[in-house]
Formats: sequence, C-alpha cells, structure tokens
Amino acid sequence: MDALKWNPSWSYAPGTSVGGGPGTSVGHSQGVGGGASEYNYGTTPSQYDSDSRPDKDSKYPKILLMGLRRSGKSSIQKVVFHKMSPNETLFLESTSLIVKEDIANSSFFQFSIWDFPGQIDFFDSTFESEKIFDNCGAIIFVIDAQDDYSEAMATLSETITRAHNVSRDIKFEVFIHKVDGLSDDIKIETQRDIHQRSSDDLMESGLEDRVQLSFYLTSIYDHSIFEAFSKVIQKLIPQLPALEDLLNLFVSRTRIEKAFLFDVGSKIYIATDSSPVDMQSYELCCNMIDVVIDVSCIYGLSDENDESAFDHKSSSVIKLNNSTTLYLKEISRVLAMVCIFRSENYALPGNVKHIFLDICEHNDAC
Ligand SMILES: Nc1nc2c(ncn2[C@@H]2O[C@H](COP(=O)(O)OP(=O)(O)OP(=O)(O)O)[C@@H](O)[C@H]2O)c(=O)[nH]1
Repeated sequence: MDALKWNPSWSYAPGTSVGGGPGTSVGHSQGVGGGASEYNYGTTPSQYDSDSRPDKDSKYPKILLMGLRRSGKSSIQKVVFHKMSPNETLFLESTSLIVKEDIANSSFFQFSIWDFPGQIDFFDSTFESEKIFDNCGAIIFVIDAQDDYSEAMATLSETITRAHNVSRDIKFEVFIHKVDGLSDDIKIETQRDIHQRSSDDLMESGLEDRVQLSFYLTSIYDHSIFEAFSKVIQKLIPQLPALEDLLNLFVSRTRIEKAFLFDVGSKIYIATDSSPVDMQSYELCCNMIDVVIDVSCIYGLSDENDESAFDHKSSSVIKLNNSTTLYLKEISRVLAMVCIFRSENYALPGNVKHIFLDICEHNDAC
C-alpha cells in the first residue's frame, strides 16, 4: 500500500506516526496547523520564562493529558491520533518532557494536546500553574485501573484544586484506563470506588458544587478510548448544539436510525443525533471508515496522481445480515457522515450529503 497517498492532513504530527494501515504516515507529512514539539518541564526553568516557548502562539484550547507514570497517557495519544497499534505502545518510552501537539484539522476540530510526564511535582518552583492551565479546555486525568490508584487519586485531587484556581471553565475528564484486563464486575466496582473517592476529595477541598467530574472506562485495545475522546472533544466544540440540531433534522428527513459526523483521520465523532449511542454501532461505523480508506488506498488511486484516498467521490454502502445497512458519505476533506439504516428503509440516499449540506446552508451553524 502506498502510504504516501494518504491525505497528509490526517496525520497530526511531523514524522511521528507509527503503525500499519493506510494511516501510516511516512516522512514529514504535517497536518493542517499540526506539529508536535517538546520542551523541557522542570529541568530548565528558564524555558518557561523565555519568549521562545513553543506554546506562546498556540491559539487553540489545550487538552492536558495528566496522570501518574505509565498510566497510559502517551499510548492514548498515539493510538487515537497517530494510528499506532495498541501492541506497539508496549515499546513507548517514558515521557520526560511535555509533548505539545496542535491538532487543527477542521473548523470543528482545533485544539492543542499536551502530554505530560508522569512525575509532575506541583510544588516544584518551575511548575507555573498559571501558564500551564491558562486557556485549558479540558484536563484528561488517566488512572491505571489495573494498579493501586491511591496515589493517583491524591494527584487528581491536587490537580483539580490547582487547575480550578487558575480557570473555572476547565472540564475535568477522568479516564479509568486499562480496563481491558478487568471483569465487568470489577470494572463497575472500580468506577464506583473512584467516583466515591473523588467526590469525598472534592468535598474535602470545598469544590463539590463547583467542579464536575466525568468518568469513562477506557482501553486502547477497543473502541472505548475513541468514544471517550469523542465525548471530551465534543464538549470543546462551540457549534455542537447547532450541529446536533442539524443532525436531528437530517435524521428526521431521511428515515435514518443514527447519524454520526466523523473526523475521518482519528475516527472521533464530532457530533451525532440525539438518539442514544450504543458502542456496537459506533464500532461498526469506525470499522466502516477503516474499510473504505483501506479499499480506496488499494484500488482507488492511480499511480500518476498524488491525490488523497478520501475525496468527494468517497461513499460506500455495507449491508449487514441483521437487516442493517451502513452508508458512508464524504462531507469534506476530513469529515464523513456515517449513517445507520434499517435495511427496509434504505433507498439509495445518493443525496445524503446534499440533504445535509442543504440543511446546513439554511442554518448559520456550519
Ligand atoms: N492493558 C493495557 N495496557 C495499556 C493501555 N494503555 C497503555 N497501556 C500500557 O501501559 C504502559 C505505559 O504506557 P505509556 O503510554 O507509556 O504511559 P504514560 O502515562 O505516557 O507514561 P509516562 O510517560 O511515564 O508518564 C505501556 O506498556 C502501554 O502498552 C491499555 O488500555 N491497556
């Protein structure tokens, strides 16, 4: 497979993508507005004072990935945004610097992800809370559910207090991570316990009415990490309510059961209609995106041109043997609509994109 044909805007950092599949980024492809940079935390304090700090000009809201060492922060970032296969994360080295990466793929999808080293010391004089938490949209705090999480709970509580002091608008998202190794009963019990302990901690610090935590059970070995990230990102999309209204209107006009608007590169869904999301449907839609991109890369490109495998001609229909039909249609260079129909209601919706864009046109949201 000629990975160079992959749309460069889908790999978010220069030359850092690893792993198989059509998303493998080769060379120094760089995303729109993308680029990863590293700078030292703690060891060279002057870097915080210097005007040359790489984050100085980043205008995007930050998403901070925080948590103890080896909790899985870098793995999450690599799997979601660089198509690294979960098994390859076994070879990731511990992060010793803050790794900052701008992700600005579409007008809905603009933020800056900061992957923190695990050994943060809030009492270190070089840790500048104001600068770190300023313009922060969300903190994703990763807890290794396979390990003793007492220390992680203490760090979470400290992180919340520090961050909340700087900004009241930060969203706190707790990923109870690595749940692939746990039975369903243990997962539920772990979530209950972490929820309880963090509520107690919030109460102790007097923040129980001011801070709201969201909890997600996640693993890089299934789609839970993509779903959780989707929900985090959606909270940072100002146009989300308008997009959801559009999707509701769209669904009501087309007899579609469920419609997702996807960022194709990461398989994060930017919005969906108001009917409940079930994990299986989401997984099916993600798999469909993979199939469409794989097949397009193999059969859809000629050797002469250097076009993307995903373009205005991209669409696909997959009929399943359980009376469900999936339909994917390109919406823009980086966005796809994936719809789920009951097969009996499916009448080739060649104009799905047009109906959607037509609805958008009559609304200011898009
Ligand atoms: N079972 C399981 N292992 C995971 C999961 N996510 C990450 N890991 C493993 O956890 C280990 C640590 O992952 P990292 O991503 O390096 O952790 P980190 O939080 O970035 O670590 P530091 O850089 O030291 O702060 C690796 O061996 C990963 O393969 C998961 O969902 N399930």
